[in-house]
Amino acid sequence: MSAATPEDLRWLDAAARAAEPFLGTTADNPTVAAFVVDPSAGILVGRAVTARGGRPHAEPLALESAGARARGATLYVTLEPCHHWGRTPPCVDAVVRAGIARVVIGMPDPDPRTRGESIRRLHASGIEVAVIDHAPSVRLNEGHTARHALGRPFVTAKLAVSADGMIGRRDVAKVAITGEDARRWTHLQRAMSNAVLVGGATAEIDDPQLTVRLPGLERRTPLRVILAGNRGIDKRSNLIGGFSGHRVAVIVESGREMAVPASVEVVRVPGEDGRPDLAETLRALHAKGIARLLVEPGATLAEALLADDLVDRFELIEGTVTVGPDGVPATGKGTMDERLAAAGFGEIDRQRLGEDLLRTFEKVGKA
Ligand SMILES: NC(=O)C1=CN([C@@H]2O[C@H](COP(=O)(O)OP(=O)(O)OC[C@H]3O[C@@H](n4cnc5c(N)ncnc54)[C@H](OP(=O)(O)O)[C@@H]3O)[C@@H](O)[C@H]2O)C=CC1
Ligand SMILES: Nc1c(N[C@@H]2O[C@H](COP(=O)(O)O)[C@@H](O)[C@H]2O)[nH]c(=O)[nH]c1=O
Ligand SMILES: [Zn+2]
Repeated sequence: MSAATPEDLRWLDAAARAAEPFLGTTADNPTVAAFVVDPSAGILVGRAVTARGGRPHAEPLALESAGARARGATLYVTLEPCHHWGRTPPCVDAVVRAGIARVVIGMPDPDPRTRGESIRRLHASGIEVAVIDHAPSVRLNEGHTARHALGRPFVTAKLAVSADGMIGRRDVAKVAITGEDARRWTHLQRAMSNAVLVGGATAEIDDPQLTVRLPGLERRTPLRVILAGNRGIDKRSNLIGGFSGHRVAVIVESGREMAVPASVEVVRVPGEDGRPDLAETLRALHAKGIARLLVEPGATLAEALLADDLVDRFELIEGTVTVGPDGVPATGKGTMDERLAAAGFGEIDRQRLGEDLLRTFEKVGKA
């Protein structure tokens, strides 16, 4: 195994940055970037990201774009090349065939069909290999990793909270808590997810569209999912009765009747007292190939997910407005900071979104 140099890290960082905007476009396949670099000249001679829909994979596309210049070059790839014959031939074969001299890998592939086999294969073929525990690659692959390690999508919950700790006003739709930059950021997160989920109460009270309304990115709207409980679903809502042309699914407890228009998919999962079980809900979404799930919960769904330890990242957007005494509190268990700390989360990042503050929380001491 060869050691990685600072130059290697720069190329791998650049590869990860190139792949990030395509998160959410590769269906059930991880979004991988492959850079082919001429090491003596220090120039990029070929590059690609996993194609829309997940195939072809990144490596054959990057090698094709490099052509003859791939011989003797270094390949930077954010995930170990695949070893199996799936819907495409093994990428590792293409790498060997192209005459690549050195491969720098962002992380091993957790898919059991590969899981280190390609690293061994590359070694055995006389190719120098460096495997880096590369944080941007690990982050890029977090949906893929969750699918294999946990049998569920990577779950990001996003909640907007007012200066006085409220998420809305009782029975009032769409209370403005955060501003335009936060709205755009949220739509970008939707675009980079495979599905976006809300609870039935939010679907009815807020009547959201859950689309990506950013110029040029409208078609990146992911699968929109309503978690229906006893309240049922409102057939006149935007999600059920609207004509956006984007897919909608409703998750319901197995035994329940649910009459919806033919355009809406009904997914039945086991549950209790009229509510689908949350772990079963995530398993069902995993079975549909969802790797990255964005949840836009109200207080009830946020609490239920935290209580069941089903959140991987919590994005808290703090607004500057004050809602007042008729507001709906974000949590019934102290402040959001206290609730997140009790669930084992710590703040890992913060950034301004216009007037608002985005605070990112992840599990402390996560492996
Ligand atoms: N500021 C923000 O970021 C956001 C604010 N909101 C606000 O939050 C309020 C609505 O949120 P809230 O009332 O908390 O409800 P939520 O929409 O967050 O979640 C509860 C809904 O999900 C259903 N559900 C189905 N299965 C489950 C389960 N296993 N566990 C928990 N819930 C389940 C519930 O069913 P049942 O019918 O059986 O109760 C209920 O309809 C509105 O005022 C809205 O404006 C909403 C989203 C974001
Ligand atoms: N996207 C991607 C990889 N994805 C790997 O391939 C698996 C899917 O295989 P298939 O069904 O044949 O497309 C997936 O689980 C993951 O292990 N591999 C790569 O070499 N490069 C890529 O760009
Ligand atoms: Zn491959």
